[in-house]
Amino acid sequence: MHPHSSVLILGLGSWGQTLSYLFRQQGCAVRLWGRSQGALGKDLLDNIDLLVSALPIKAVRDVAQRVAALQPSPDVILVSATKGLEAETVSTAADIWQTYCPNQALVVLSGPNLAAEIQQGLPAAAVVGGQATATKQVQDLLGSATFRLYSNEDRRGVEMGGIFKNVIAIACGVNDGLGLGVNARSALITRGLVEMVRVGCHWGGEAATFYGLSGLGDLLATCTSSLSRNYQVGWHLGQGKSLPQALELTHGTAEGVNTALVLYRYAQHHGLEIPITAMVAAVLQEQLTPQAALTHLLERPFKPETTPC
Ligand SMILES: NC(=O)C1=CN([C@@H]2O[C@H](COP(=O)(O)OP(=O)(O)OC[C@H]3O[C@@H](n4cnc5c(N)ncnc54)[C@H](O)[C@@H]3O)[C@@H](O)[C@H]2O)C=CC1
Ligand SMILES: O=C(CO)COP(=O)(O)O
Repeated sequence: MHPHSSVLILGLGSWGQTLSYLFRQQGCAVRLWGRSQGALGKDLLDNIDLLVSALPIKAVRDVAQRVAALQPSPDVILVSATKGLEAETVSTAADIWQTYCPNQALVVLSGPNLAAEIQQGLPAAAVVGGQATATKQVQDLLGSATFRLYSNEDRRGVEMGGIFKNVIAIACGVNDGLGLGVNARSALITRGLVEMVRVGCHWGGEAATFYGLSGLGDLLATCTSSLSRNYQVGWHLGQGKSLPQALELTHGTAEGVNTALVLYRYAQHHGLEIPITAMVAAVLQEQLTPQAALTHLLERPFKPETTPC
């Protein structure tokens, strides 16, 4: 379909490899870079159309600096697929890329995209957040009948949905590890969405975006599937494991562990109420047991069912 388009993917984890599979299916020439390959060479950036970052958040700043030093052509569109927050600076991946590569068009790719399902060829949908010309180019290049891509000009909202849902996925994993049932899990997802909208709007996202694929869509996927690493961490905690044990038993990056703590501090600083996230942070820091955290949530004073924005 696009036999002459070239894509460089940064990050050789499960998402980088899955995106590589999707781009190759579309006929793109794909180059891959992972840290095991050493320095990022200038030749990797020659004549590429897209630069796709599928790195965990902890790696983004270092790699973005290295990319910036190689001065990519301003025609190259940057696609950020990371779903995390940098702890020290409370920056998103797009914030970091924007700082180091201000001349590139920058879009965010997010949605309910469990890598293992996509690698089996199962259908999925996602959203590309950013300025219209760039999102259209990514849709044209990566979108297909099995990977349906929507566009959304609210890049901030698209990115925040994917970041926030990881925390609620941990909460739902804890719920299921404790054996508390589908009703309780559904309440966590629904009230977790309220927290996402509250914080996401404060962060500059639009409320409507959080009811789309990158918000509600990804909540539904990761809060109900044991394929989600964030859900798995929560599940092990609910089963009585310590955080180091839960992380050991979970293969791959669970961004929500760090994100929960960062979001909790952010919300406290700005006077935002996010009780589920606060309880996830308390469990992760071993300030409360999973059971005590769930009890604490249920014992909060009754209130009207308000939804923000
Ligand atoms: N796996 C999935 O289903 C999806 C993951 N994502 C997001 O994509 C990002 C990456 O996730 P995964 O690929 O699943 O993680 P992963 O745990 O499978 O792989 C992470 C990769 O990053 C590399 N890495 C770690 N530190 C690095 C550094 N300092 N410099 C360069 N590379 C480094 C590791 O070697 C590994 O190859 C995360 O933000 C995740 O939330 C987004 C959508 C779907
Ligand atoms: O973001 C994902 C699916 O959309 C992957 O979720 P986990 O990182 O929890 O595995």
